[in-house]
Amino acid sequence: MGNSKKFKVLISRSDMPESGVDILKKQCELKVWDGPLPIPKADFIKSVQGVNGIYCCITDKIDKELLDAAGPELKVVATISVGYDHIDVGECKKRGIKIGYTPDVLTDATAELTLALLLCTSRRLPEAMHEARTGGWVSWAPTWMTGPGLADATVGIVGFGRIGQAVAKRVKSFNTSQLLYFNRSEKSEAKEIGATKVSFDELLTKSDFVICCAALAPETKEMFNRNAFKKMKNSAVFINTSRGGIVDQNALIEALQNGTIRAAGLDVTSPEPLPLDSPLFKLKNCVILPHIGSAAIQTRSNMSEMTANNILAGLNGTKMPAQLE
Ligand SMILES: O=C(O)[C@H](O)CO
Repeated sequence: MGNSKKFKVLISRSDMPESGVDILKKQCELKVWDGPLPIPKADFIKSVQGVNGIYCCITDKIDKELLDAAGPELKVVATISVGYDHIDVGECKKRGIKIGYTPDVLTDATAELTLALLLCTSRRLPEAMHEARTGGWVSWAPTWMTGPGLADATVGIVGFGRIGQAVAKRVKSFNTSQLLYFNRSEKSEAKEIGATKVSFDELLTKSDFVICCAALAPETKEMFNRNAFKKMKNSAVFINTSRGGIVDQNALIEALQNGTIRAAGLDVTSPEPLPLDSPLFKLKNCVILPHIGSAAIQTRSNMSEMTANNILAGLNGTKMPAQLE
């Protein structure tokens, strides 16, 4: 393709991992939003006019207004994420705009982080570290800083796609007694993993650890509500590494304050970033991470390359590595 016919691609951040940006540079004229923070809506609308592709991330809302502003030249929207709840999929489809995303390449990293958060929360690591640094560690003590272990526990995973299954495989190595999962459809991989499909209610009532790996969709929005927390054991630990919108956060705060459940570990909240005055930050039984599930160096680089290759394939009319159907 000659220079005059280069594809125009908008990249919504200045700090997207280089490996993907380098791939795009060869065939595209790049417009890069100059800042490491989300592009303000008004600037996004201005910059998107006439582009053929958008390289975006989870903080960029791709809605009707933005697609209208982009106009008919826009052919591909590719997000550097496996989640796509920030994209109006219906509006893209109506206009024949292809959507690229990044499944698989972040599964291991996200599963790793889920396990890290689970252990951190159940064994109270942030609290223990704080005590060690601030003089609370006066002596070894038989019941001090105790929390539930995974051995012999029942673990329930909500959402048994790639990430849920990867979490299950890792959790099993801790000698858990039972693995349960809840998912819309039966998963053929479950048998080999040793996980049993149960109803959402059964999972809530039986699990010592409830791990949410489900995607955010209208059916999953706030599925962890007051009712759900009430069904869980008082000793249960709740972990969420998918999307904050799956949880009714006020109900979670109440459940943690009242001892309806023991503890929660969250990599995702509503909103993000979580305001510093959120009651969640005041709770000792809540561990909060700033949405870093896929933040492993090589993973982010692989995600960037996949995003770039999705854009190029979508624009060249070849098979995209991961197109949302
Ligand atoms: O959807 C995703 O990919 C994560 O939430 C960010 O990596």
